[in-house]
Formats: sequence, C-alpha cells, structure tokens
Amino acid sequence: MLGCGSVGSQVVRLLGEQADDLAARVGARVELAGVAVRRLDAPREVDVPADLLTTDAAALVARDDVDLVIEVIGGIEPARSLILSALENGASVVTANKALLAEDGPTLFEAAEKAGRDLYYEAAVAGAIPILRPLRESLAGDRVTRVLGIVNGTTNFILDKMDTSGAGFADALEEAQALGYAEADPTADVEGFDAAAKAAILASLAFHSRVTAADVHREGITDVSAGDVRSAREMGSVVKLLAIAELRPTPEGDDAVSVRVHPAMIPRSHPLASVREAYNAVFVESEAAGQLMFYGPGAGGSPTASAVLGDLVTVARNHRQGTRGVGESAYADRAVLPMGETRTRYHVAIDVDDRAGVLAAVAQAFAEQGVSIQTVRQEGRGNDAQLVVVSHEATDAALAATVDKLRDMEIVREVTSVMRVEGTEE
Ligand SMILES: NC(=O)C1=CN([C@@H]2O[C@H](COP(=O)(O)OP(=O)(O)OC[C@H]3O[C@@H](n4cnc5c(N)ncnc54)[C@H](OP(=O)(O)O)[C@@H]3O)[C@@H](O)[C@H]2O)C=CC1
Ligand SMILES: N[C@@H](CC=O)C(=O)O
Repeated sequence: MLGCGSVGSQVVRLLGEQADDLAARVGARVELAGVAVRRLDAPREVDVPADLLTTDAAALVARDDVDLVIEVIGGIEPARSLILSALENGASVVTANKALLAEDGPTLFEAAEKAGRDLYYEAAVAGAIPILRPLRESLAGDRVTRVLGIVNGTTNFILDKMDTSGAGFADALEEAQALGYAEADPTADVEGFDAAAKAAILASLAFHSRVTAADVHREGITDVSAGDVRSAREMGSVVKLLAIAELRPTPEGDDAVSVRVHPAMIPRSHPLASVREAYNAVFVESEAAGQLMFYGPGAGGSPTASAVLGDLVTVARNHRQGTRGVGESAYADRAVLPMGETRTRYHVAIDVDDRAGVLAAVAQAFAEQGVSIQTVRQEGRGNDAQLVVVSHEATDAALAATVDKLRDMEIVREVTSVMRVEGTEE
C-alpha cells in the first residue's frame, strides 16, 4: 500500500475485516506487505502494525515478494514514478489517482502492457460506483455516444444546498467543509479540476480514444449565484456541475469528441436532477443499449475503498491464474472538438433599461449571431427590469459573440448570468 489517508486507511481496515472472504474469492490469502506513508507518527483511522509502516515507498515497491501495489497517495509525483517502478518490478497496480490518470494515463497503460501486468483504477471515477468496468467491458460491443455525469460530490452538495435552502455559494461551501466533504483547500473541487480529470477518464474509455485533462473545457461553480439557482428553479430546472463527453460528427463525416465540465441547468424531470447531496451519478447513452444510469456514493474513504478492493480481487485472481485483464482498448485517436464548436442551449439574464423597443433590440443581437431564441420573459419594471432569454441550440462561439454584443448595447446595464442548459428542448 502506498498511502494510508482517507482511502488507504479504509482499504487496510477492509483487508483485515474481510480477510477470510477475500481469501475465498481470490483462492489465496491477501497479505499486507507494507504501508508507505509520509509521516510515521501521524494519527491514523486504523491501527497499522508499526513494522509494516515505512516512509521508503521506493524500497517497498521494489521488493520481490510484492505482487500487487495499491497507490492511494494521490497527485502526480511521486505517485507516477512509484507506479512505473512497481510495474517494471513485476507487480500489478490498483490506483484511485484520477489526477495522474487524466494527465498521463497512456504512459502508465503502456508500462503495464510492456510489463504484462494489470493496471486497474475503478476508484478513480465516482468512488464506489462501478462505471469504468461497464464502459470498458460490458459496453465494449456497443457504441457509446454520450456520457453525462455528476462526478464531484463536494460541488453537488454545495449546489444542492443552494437549491434547497436558498444559501449563497460561500455559506454552502462552509457547510460542506464543516461536514468534511470539501477539503480545507477546496480548489480542485469547486474550480472543476477534479471533475475534469474524471471526465477525461470517462471519455477515454467510452470512446476508446486518448483524452487528457488538457482536452477538457473546464468551468467550476464559484460564479454560480443564488440568483442563477433561483432562476433555474423558476424554469423547473436545477443547477448541477456536469461532466459531459459526447461524440459529434465532423464535416468530413468522422466522429470528434467533445468533453467539458461546467455548471448547467437541467430540468427537474431529468434523472440527474434527483441526485442530491454528495452523491454521484453517471448517465450513459449508447446506440444499442439506449440510456443507462449508474448512481451511488462518489466520494469518501469507505466507498472508495470498496472500489479499490473490487479491483484488488480481480487483479489477485488474474495473478493466481497467470493471466491479466483486458487492459485498454486500441486507441481510435479521435479529434477533440474546440469548445467554441460545441452546441448547447443557453440561459441568459440581462438587466436592461425598461423602455420601448428593448425586447426587439435584444432579440436582434441574438439573431445577428444566428442564435435563435426559444423563450424570453421580462421580470421586474423600471430600474429592476430584467430579460431572461433561453436559446435553442447554438455554438458556444455564437453565444459568446452574442454576449459581447449585448454588453456593448446602451440599453443593457449588465449581463448578469450566462448558463448552459442541458436536456431535451420542450
Ligand atoms: N477521498 C476520497 O473521497 C477519494 C479519493 N480518491 C483518490 O484517492 C487517492 C487518495 O486520496 P485520500 O485518501 O483522500 O488522500 P489523503 O490525503 O487522505 O491520504 C494520502 C496518503 O498518502 C500519504 N503520502 C503522501 N505523500 C506521500 C509520499 N511522498 N510517500 C508516501 N506516502 C505519501 C499520506 O501520508 P501521511 O498520512 O503520513 O500524511 C497519506 O497517508 C487520491 O488519488 C484521491 O484523488 C478517489 C476517490 C475518492
Ligand atoms: N473530492 C472528490 C472526492 C472524490 O473523488 C469529490 O468531492 O467528489
């Protein structure tokens, strides 16, 4: 084991508590050879025998008697070097490290292939929810066209609080921190980095293509206001941080991949709208199967450890049988669509001067960029007048040009909110 924090300590606990069951499932006892940590004297959620703890992770992965390395340190280095050297030394690897997989997955997969060893990482996306194996194996004979997910528990908790209690972002974040969902430094969650890493992994598996975190358009939830959430509610919608990966046809008739993470309004009738608190869900659309939904706890030590142990049993069985798992698909290397060419609908709230002709002028600004309006309504009068426009599907570039134009108009005091809208048009 590399790391013994929130996830690692629960893996150690389950390895002890379920030792007999695991032995029955694997066909051999699984023994903990050592646990590498940063600080030997740090308080731990489980008792780890002192003779198993070490700060020399490199020496632990180099041991001849280690068949399997579980990496739950996180981050890029030293995790990457340790995984590579474990594989070179003939051990298989189970990891929960989405940041590393999204940044440099192909290097790790090639190393596993070269070494003839397994590299499993179910825990890296959506905690306990089995989603990577279904995409890689169960749906391998189908053509997945779209994956839409709530894959970050912290931000879902915050947005859910804003929706149900009317709280602002800062208050909801404070509550998430008090309950232990959000880290003291919640940047990776609230700025969408964590969800973007997961989106890259999902897109790679769903479309058998190489997608890295750098390919993912990312927006977090720090700019989502109580007004946006209220506006969504008035439309019968809810704001969620969505990870979206889809196949889009290119003019040449090929498939390009579009991958993005951003807040969006979805209708309350959509299955993802009912995903509350820190839960995760992934909605998959494929040609033959149709629509599938995977739901469950997406974070936390114990749920994540469940996914790690599932991988451990598979890898240990493979090891016993002298074989290895299916590994990654041959890559199709599809082009990644620039965000400007991504098509979706938009909700735009505009503070305007309440005078004759304002509606026509705003409608013209949309029309000039080829953005067609689905609905428009006026709220308030006089100095409080606001137009709320929902567009039909348009490209991100056309919408951005529309918003620039609106901001230059004399009758527009402020464009107060621009948010994407997901779900079918009514
Ligand atoms: N927490 C969650 O809900 C989820 C986490 N994950 C992923 O699981 C992984 C682990 O996360 P989590 O358990 O929360 O992280 P923690 O920060 O709780 O634990 C990290 C552990 O790694 C150890 N560590 C850090 N640096 C080193 C080093 N250089 N050498 C040896 N050990 C080191 C720490 O040691 P020490 O204890 O001495 O400080 C600690 O035990 C990450 O990749 C994360 O993204 C995935 C899904 C959900
Ligand atoms: N910080 C993540 C933990 C799991 O990946 C989250 O909130 O979902």
